[in-house]
Amino acid sequence: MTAISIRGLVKTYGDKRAVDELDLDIEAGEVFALLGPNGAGKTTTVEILEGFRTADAGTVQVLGTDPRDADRAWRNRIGIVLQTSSGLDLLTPREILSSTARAYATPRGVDEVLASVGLQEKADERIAGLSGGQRRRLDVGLGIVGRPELLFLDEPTTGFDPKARRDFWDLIRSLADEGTTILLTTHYLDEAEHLADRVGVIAAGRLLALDTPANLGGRADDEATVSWTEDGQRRSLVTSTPTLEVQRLAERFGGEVPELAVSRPSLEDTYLSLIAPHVTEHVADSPADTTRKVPA
Ligand SMILES: Nc1ncnc2c1ncn2[C@@H]1O[C@H](COP(=O)(O)OP(=O)(O)OP(=O)(O)O)[C@@H](O)[C@H]1O
Repeated sequence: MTAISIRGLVKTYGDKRAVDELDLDIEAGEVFALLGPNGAGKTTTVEILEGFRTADAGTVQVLGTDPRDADRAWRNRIGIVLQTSSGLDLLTPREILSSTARAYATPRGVDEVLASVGLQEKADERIAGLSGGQRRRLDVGLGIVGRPELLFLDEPTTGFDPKARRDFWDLIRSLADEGTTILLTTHYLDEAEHLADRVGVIAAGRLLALDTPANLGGRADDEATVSWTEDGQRRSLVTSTPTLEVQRLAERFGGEVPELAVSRPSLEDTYLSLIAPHVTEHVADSPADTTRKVPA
């Protein structure tokens, strides 16, 4: 079943096309990460899907409904974590979660949600006293308390410390295991790689690439770089047969190859080369002097 279907979506602000003929399907149960540079059109797209903005052209179906016609029943089936959250400084996390939970037919328990987002110790303190990362965790808690079928997460882990990010990733994986469809936007490539079944890269409102993190932009077929240290110098070569090269090196060294490393382009490398033509600030990395190409 398709959870989200986007066809020919266009959104224009003045003379700027923020979303430009976008087509995309997201399957039920999928964790999908939408990637793209600042201003790519991610938030505009997601907010059209959430029913907060209206499209200028194209069609959008979210859980089988056009968000423009959405009613209360539809809204109860989705959870939303926006990029910025609102005040409510005088309430406590427990109070806001409890009152939000009451709006849903089958909410999660408030204590369960507090534990999931690691806010048990802050449950009864005023929100005004929470750190930025703790507020963000509360936003995530508010997004999941209604037990949504479809969860939208717009840059959910901005401001999280590394431990909180890992905990959040575990939470998202467990929601996905329960069958929740998740659409997230993120600037953290490791987050997309860790969480997403598929990623879509957009720039200037257009889809540049759509694949699993492992295959994005033909990554899986990219050549590997074999590096080692020899005569006090770091050396490397790029090859499509790294195992063979490592064998040759091992024979030449008669055993251990000093500081041997084999690497392939990271998701971030692939992402940066995909968006490079669409961003002005991007500076390409220059290859190391000792890198040479080995014929396959
Ligand atoms: N309400 C608005 N009025 C005018 N222009 C807007 C509005 N919202 C977004 N834009 C413009 O539309 C383009 C896409 O913005 P959007 O917020 O969707 O990008 P994004 O991919 O979410 O960026 P970021 O990663 O910075 O959050 C940008 O050029 C932005 O300046």
